[in-house]
Amino acid sequence: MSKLEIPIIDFSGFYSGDPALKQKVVDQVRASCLYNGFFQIVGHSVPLTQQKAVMQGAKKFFSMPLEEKKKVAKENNTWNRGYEMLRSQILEEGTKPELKEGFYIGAEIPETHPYFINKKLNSGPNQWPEGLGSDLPSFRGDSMEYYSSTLNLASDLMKVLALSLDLEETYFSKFMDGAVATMRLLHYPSQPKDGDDKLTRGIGAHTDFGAITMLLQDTVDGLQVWDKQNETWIDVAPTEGAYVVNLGNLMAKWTNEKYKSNIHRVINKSGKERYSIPVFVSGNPDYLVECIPTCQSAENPAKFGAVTVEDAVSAAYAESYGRAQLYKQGLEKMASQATATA
Ligand SMILES: O=C(O)CCC(=O)C(=O)O
Ligand SMILES: [Fe+2]
Repeated sequence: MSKLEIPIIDFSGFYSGDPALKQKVVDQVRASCLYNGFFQIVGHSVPLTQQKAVMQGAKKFFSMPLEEKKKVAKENNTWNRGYEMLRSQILEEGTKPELKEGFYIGAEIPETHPYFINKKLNSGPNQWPEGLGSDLPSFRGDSMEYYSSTLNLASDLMKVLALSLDLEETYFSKFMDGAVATMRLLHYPSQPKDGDDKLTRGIGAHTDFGAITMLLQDTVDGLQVWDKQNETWIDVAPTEGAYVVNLGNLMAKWTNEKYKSNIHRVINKSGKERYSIPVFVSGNPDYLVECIPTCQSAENPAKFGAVTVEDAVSAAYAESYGRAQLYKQGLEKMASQATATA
């Protein structure tokens, strides 16, 4: 058997104006979505210079002292912006809190915006780390420029997905209008190479919650994608400039599970620091997701009821953070019992 890989698709065919090249992109994307919901793209619209700038900003951010990072803690707000400490999340049941720290950024939504007033999913102002000093303006500018470039790319990806499902190219446009998305700068310290700790994860095995995720990897590997057919993990070696694109749970339900939202995880045994930047596209929070017409039939009726983006995504968030909280509470309880009996 040849080595299993996540295919690299040349997305430039979509922009080429040549119908045959465009169709080739659509066909390759369809095949990947049917197989395991993961593919990579090169030849897309986001400039390498922007990717490099945002990655450099991420490294600067994480190299700040912990007390500076804590000043912009995610706990300062309820709309998912800011710094998340190591060991805050458990995505895989039965594993330890994850060996990663993150910084969440989204669209700059002022407190006067209807999304903020109506407490819509992950919507509010960003927090910016003053600790970066004179590097702050470029960190902020580069992050926001990159964020909007990736959202433009997301709209193009949704067009390709629509075509791949035999829908009008614009089928997902309303979903993308006013879409909520979150960009997450991630830093994974290196884990001991041959550590006997089988339960430590950079990020535990999980599926993503939203519609699509576009992930930029730095040069260090560690991402693994579950291959159900062969019951093995596929390593996704970083390719300069490429995005790893995957479908989330929302898209799987929307397509009546014709398309896959697949399990993936990160274990950083490289001996090096790993950085990555996923952008999660949830969509317009008020959009009602109902089984796509081309994904259902009399023999294959819709398996899921209609749900708003807001309801679908916020439930999934609450569950994953709740797990880490319970784990920590469990440890605290054990510790207090130990002191009580000492
Ligand atoms: O860092 C990575 O390579 C993957 C991150 C990821 O899967 C996530 O944040 O959901
Ligand atoms: Fe993920």
